Amino acid sequence: MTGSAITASGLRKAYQDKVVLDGIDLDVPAGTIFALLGPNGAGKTTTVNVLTTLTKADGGAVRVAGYDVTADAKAVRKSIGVTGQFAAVDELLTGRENLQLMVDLNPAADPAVIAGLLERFELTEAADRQASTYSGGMRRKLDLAMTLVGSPKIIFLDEPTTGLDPRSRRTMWTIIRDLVAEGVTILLTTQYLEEADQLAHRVAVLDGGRIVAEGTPDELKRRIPGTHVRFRFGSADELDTAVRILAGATADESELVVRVPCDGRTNSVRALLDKLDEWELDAEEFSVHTPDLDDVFLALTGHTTEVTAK
Ligand SMILES: Nc1ncnc2c1ncn2[C@@H]1O[C@H](COP(=O)(O)OP(=O)(O)OP(=O)(O)O)[C@@H](O)[C@H]1O
Repeated sequence: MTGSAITASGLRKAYQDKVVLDGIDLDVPAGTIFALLGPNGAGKTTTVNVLTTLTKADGGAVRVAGYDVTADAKAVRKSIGVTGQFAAVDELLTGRENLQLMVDLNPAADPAVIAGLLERFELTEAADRQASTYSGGMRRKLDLAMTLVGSPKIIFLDEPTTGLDPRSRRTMWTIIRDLVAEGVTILLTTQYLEEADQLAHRVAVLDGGRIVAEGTPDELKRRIPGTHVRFRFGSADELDTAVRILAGATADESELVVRVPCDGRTNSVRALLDKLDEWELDAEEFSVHTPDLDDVFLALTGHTTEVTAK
């Protein structure tokens, strides 16, 4: 497939008088990873539900794999795989039986895929154990393996690594990257800025049902202030002096922190430290800060990813 795998324009959805999607536009090129990034309640799951035909939008148009989600819902469903926040895994069945169930439900699927999927997801040893004995990471992997039974070309992953330990998260990232290398298109949702940064070709930042920014992770990072150093002082007097003597410095008075633009090179940092020495200022804390997507979120929405209530 070339061109767009998923397009949406003007998506709107409200529950009673609560607007959940407020005009969402998306364009996901085939063979890429697209991340919808946002805090709890931003509208990520609702967007995925609309794109995957589970929920009907109140307005707007969506095409997935070239089909209209309303007029051609069946064709869309045949072209996609969906792994949601609540795994489709049947806990009472073994891993192998869960995969067999997906093969049985999918007339086009080849039963021979099961062994390969178990191996790929490092589940061969656990294949004949009940899924209820699996760890969270194993369950997620089994869930994604079940999605792959039908070899979908477009896969939706709703928060694929929420709650996973760092090692399982990295395994999941590798699997996702491998799928895309094979030509699959992936739309994933995440609350993890690092995940979008690591995986996605393009990121849409969702907040309160609107896309507040869209671009490559690097483009988003360029939209915010660059590398700087931070000094934390022990008193307001020291803070005031530091702001006066350090060029371009800005202060956060409640935290007693000064931020100074600086490229992070040793010579530049040394010059700043020398200046503090000259004025007999002794910072309690010092760090060089390179912008990450957390800063992007704060700059674009005025709040961090933590504070939006559901
Ligand atoms: N069926 C529903 N009825 C009423 N309100 C709903 C319904 N589904 C979602 N909402 C509301 O819509 C908003 C967006 O929810 P959504 O699940 O899309 O957010 P999200 O970004 O996926 O968050 P999370 O990561 O918690 O799933 C929330 O305020 C939620 O309470």
